[in-house]
Amino acid sequence: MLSDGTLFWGRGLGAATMRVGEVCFNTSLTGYQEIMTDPSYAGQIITFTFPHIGNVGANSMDVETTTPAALGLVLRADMTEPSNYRAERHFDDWLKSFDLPGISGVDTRRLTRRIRDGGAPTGCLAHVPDGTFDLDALWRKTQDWPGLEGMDLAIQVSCRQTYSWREGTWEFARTGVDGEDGFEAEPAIKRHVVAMDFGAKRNILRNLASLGCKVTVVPADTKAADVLAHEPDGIFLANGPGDPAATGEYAVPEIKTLVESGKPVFGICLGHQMLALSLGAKTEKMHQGHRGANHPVKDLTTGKVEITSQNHGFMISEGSLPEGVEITHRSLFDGSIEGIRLSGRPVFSVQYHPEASPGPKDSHYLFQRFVDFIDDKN
Ligand SMILES: NC(=O)CC[C@H](N)C(=O)O
Repeated sequence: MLSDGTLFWGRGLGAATMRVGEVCFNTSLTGYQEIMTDPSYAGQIITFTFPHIGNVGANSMDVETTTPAALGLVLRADMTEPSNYRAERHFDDWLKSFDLPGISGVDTRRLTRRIRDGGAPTGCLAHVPDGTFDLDALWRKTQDWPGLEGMDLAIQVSCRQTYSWREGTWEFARTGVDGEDGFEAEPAIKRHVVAMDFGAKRNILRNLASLGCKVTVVPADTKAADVLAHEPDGIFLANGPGDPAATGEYAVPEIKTLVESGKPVFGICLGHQMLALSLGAKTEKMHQGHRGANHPVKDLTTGKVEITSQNHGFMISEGSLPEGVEITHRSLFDGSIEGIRLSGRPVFSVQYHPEASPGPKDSHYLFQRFVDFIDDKN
């Protein structure tokens, strides 16, 4: 049930429960498990435009966090039995184990067009096995949900305690060797990065680790002084859910101090938006957002186009960046700002996801750029 009263009937799957949140769509063809476990989806029900979801089952490796923050999912086709050598369980069981409801048999093209034309609506996803729906009650729930604007969700998905991350990236060639799972176990340490966890995807931490960084992950509300007390060589600002302006209230002043410390700073997605806020820019809610694994972005500094993985519903407002901040990347879909850099300083960020998971690896060079900034410095 959408907030305007539109109903989409289908067959319930996953947990028999109900969730209210923003209904968005993701156009990725692969990687549904990584998408469902990306903490940036807190508060959202995900419509998959790709019709066959669940067909490769679920495993214990393709997860971006331990407990998914997404609210549920909307699918076109009914789930089939898993068919993949890496499948450890049925995706439906996996959804049930996290109390996540879903619906299949939905005309996802119609729903996607509705989101594209009208913006991402509030929706209520109800899986009621005996089919007795109180439609008025569902509709009222959509009216009572306040919307993502002004919502700070990062604090809910952030780690509660500081921890150290050492696992590197996954490679097929490493699987099955002496029972190995394919992850680079403990890459050599050459640098120390402190990552502010607003809802970090694990593959970001893995990419940093594989480039020789010991990563100390700290909670979202960590003070700048406490970040600096770890004596980092570089500071990373993670992705995360919710409205950057709301999250920024406590984190932005700290990020400002971190930028002033002169250390290299790299931000991804929510981290990018909050870096911009700390530099004096503004952010705003997008009409439908960018979610998928085929978004073309132009690197304005090289002229190169990269195909990127994206998941965001807010963006930096055009014209709000102060003097001294360069726009380095733009979306070739809508021209929106996709990357910034503080002129002449090792401080930069991107709106998209260079760690992919899922998606193309065109943008992995950004992790190398961060490490190069760190090495020049030291
Ligand atoms: N992936 C992210 O970090 C998302 C950032 C922010 N929550 C947005 O929707 O724009």
